[in-house]
Amino acid sequence: MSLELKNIYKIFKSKESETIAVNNFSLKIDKGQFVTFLGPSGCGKTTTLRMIAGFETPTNGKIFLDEKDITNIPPNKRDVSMMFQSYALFPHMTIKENIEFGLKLKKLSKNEIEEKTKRIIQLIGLEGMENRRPDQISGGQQQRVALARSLVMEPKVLLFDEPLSNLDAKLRESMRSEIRKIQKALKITSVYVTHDQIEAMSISDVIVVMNKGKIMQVGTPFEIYSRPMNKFVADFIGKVNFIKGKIIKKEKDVYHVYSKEIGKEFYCTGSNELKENEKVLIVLRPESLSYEKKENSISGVVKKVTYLGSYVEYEIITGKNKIVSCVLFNPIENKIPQIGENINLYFSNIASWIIGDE
Ligand SMILES: Nc1ncnc2c1ncn2[C@@H]1O[C@H](COP(=O)(O)OP(=O)(O)OP(=O)(O)O)[C@@H](O)[C@H]1O
Repeated sequence: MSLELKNIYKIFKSKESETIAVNNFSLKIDKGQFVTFLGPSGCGKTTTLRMIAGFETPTNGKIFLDEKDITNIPPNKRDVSMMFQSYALFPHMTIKENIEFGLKLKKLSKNEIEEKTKRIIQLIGLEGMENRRPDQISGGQQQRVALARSLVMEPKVLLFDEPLSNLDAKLRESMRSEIRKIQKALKITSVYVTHDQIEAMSISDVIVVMNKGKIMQVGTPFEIYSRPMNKFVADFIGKVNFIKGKIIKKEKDVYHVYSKEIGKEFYCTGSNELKENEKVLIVLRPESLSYEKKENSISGVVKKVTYLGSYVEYEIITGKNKIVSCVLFNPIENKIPQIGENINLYFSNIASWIIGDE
């Protein structure tokens, strides 16, 4: 099922204040796609998700499921299922009873309930635990039961509200890939809310970066990380150096950018909309810099070294006291430059990306 949100606004009003939680949000999600809403706390992710589920009504705008307007349809009539942060299983029921619960409400036949529950229990790898109660299984297993409980209803759209935030790091990682595997196998259109960028990068077909109720960018994980459209997106995802510059000229796909703060010209890639003389920011990820000779070089003095085993983080002072962060992988002990040493680092034009300097 495809899902479309058209010009959605949500304004919470009270006597004292008015909060624009979601501000003109439009998005089309194709059938079977896994889309993640990512953004800082309070940016409107959960409110948008709750409007898709039907727990909140948009102040303005419309929501379509396969082109059918569902904006005013109650949650239980939407074919949409939501998995919450606190998975709240019924404590007095067995795993099997928990999973069957929704099907019983739907008044399916006994045979159908039996067959669907069995299939889901197999799919999610909970065989042998059917008769235990939630307090007799681990947190990760409880999370799987919650997923099974949603999946057994065969929803057309599955919504996730930070479902893994109560789990430890290792369990989160394995649940993440499990959710993705099952979602792909069943081709369920899914919307996932998180403020964890690694989680968003690893699980999504498409990431929607939000800030203050607005969409800042929609793109694949690669586009969001390597081709950000603005400073907010570049800054929110991963570590980044912003180098101020001005476009001198464009030659084929390469921009020549002069940076006063470094005192050099660089060759960079950027979106087509940028013009000569425009002030820009070079978005340079710390891991894009290396010892290997490429077209752009930055030389400076090492200010800080942090050895982290598989990689080393550096801070380098270059140009007019500009600090540039850099990460070098697979460090060899006697080759790690120390504080005060001069260092030359390089990056290729495609490893950088320029954006307008707002
Ligand atoms: N029922 C409500 N009444 C009033 N304001 C609300 C209500 N629900 C949410 N808000 C406000 O709307 C804004 C968006 O909240 P929302 O919960 O959607 O953000 P979020 O991105 O999901 O944040 P978090 O990551 O912290 O869960 C916030 O400013 C929040 O305080």
